[in-house]
Amino acid sequence: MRSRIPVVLLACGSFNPTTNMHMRLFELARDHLHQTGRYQVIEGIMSPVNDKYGKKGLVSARHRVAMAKLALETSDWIRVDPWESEQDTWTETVKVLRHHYNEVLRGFQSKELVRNKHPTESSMEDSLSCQQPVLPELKLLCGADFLQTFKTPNLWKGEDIKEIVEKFGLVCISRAGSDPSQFIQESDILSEFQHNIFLVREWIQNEISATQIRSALCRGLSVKYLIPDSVIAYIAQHNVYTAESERRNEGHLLQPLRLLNTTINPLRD
Ligand SMILES: Nc1ncnc2c1ncn2[C@@H]1O[C@H](COP(=O)(O)OP(=O)(O)OP(=O)(O)O)[C@@H](O)[C@H]1O
Ligand SMILES: NC(=O)c1ccc[n+]([C@@H]2O[C@H](COP(=O)(O)O)[C@@H](O)[C@H]2O)c1
Ligand SMILES: [Zn+2]
Repeated sequence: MRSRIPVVLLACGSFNPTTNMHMRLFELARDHLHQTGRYQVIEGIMSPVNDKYGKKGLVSARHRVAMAKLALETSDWIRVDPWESEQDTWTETVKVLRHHYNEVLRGFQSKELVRNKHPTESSMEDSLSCQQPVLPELKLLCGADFLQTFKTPNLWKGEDIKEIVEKFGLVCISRAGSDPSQFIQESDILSEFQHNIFLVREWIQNEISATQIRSALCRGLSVKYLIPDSVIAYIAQHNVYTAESERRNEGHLLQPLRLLNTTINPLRD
């Protein structure tokens, strides 16, 4: 019997704040990959974007990481990783993937070292049957609206999209209003690597959006059962979302758009 490929799922986004749907993304993706019979999901990582991303209403990463930690307290396989948010600048998603893949490989190699030094019964069985340990993979997890942003002019570099789908792979969860399969067919790069793109249909529609959560909070409406109680308590205690926080970065260009604009025309901005 062939061993399953260990997979780590990485979701990049604002997580402003973490919603129940963000956590559902991971559960849906894991079920889907397990149902293929080829993969074993070993970990999920949520990576809140750097403050310098420049998105309207983006509150400090200190709060976003703290809220994600609280939200994920009930998960035994998903964790938040602050690396991306702790960098001095905004980091392209492909570089975040590279960083985490190096970490995954490091963990794998040190486990192999221990296995070779202290062989267990099962590792000896593996070597007798000539089964090589299977190298883990890292896949980018996103919603269909994230995938659609690939076609926004100047937002993504073609070479980054290619590396994401060629080297890593993508797990994309359906979202009302987006048709990811048609979108993939319309793109040369995405259709070339569609064997590495897993489309997951959510079996119960759940249209929670962080933007709507923030605007409900600002209007004093209840968001209970849409985001975890621990996150609601944190938001109240630190007064995270206010009319003022919603105006943050208003009228700013997203950092990826600024970077590409300067590459194209260094005299602009
Ligand atoms: N309801 C949903 N269905 C499918 N994917 C979702 C859903 N909500 C969020 N996602 C995905 O979660 C990831 C993180 O998204 P993000 O932080 O932008 O949250 P959001 O709820 O979309 O927030 P906002 O409303 O501010 O854009 C993205 O890949 C996004 O596509
Ligand atoms: N060129 C790029 O690598 C690129 C461009 C736009 C967004 N992104 C990422 O996609 C995510 C988008 O998050 P939001 O959906 O919250 O805007 C962020 O993690 C951001 O860093 C990456
Ligand atoms: Zn979004």
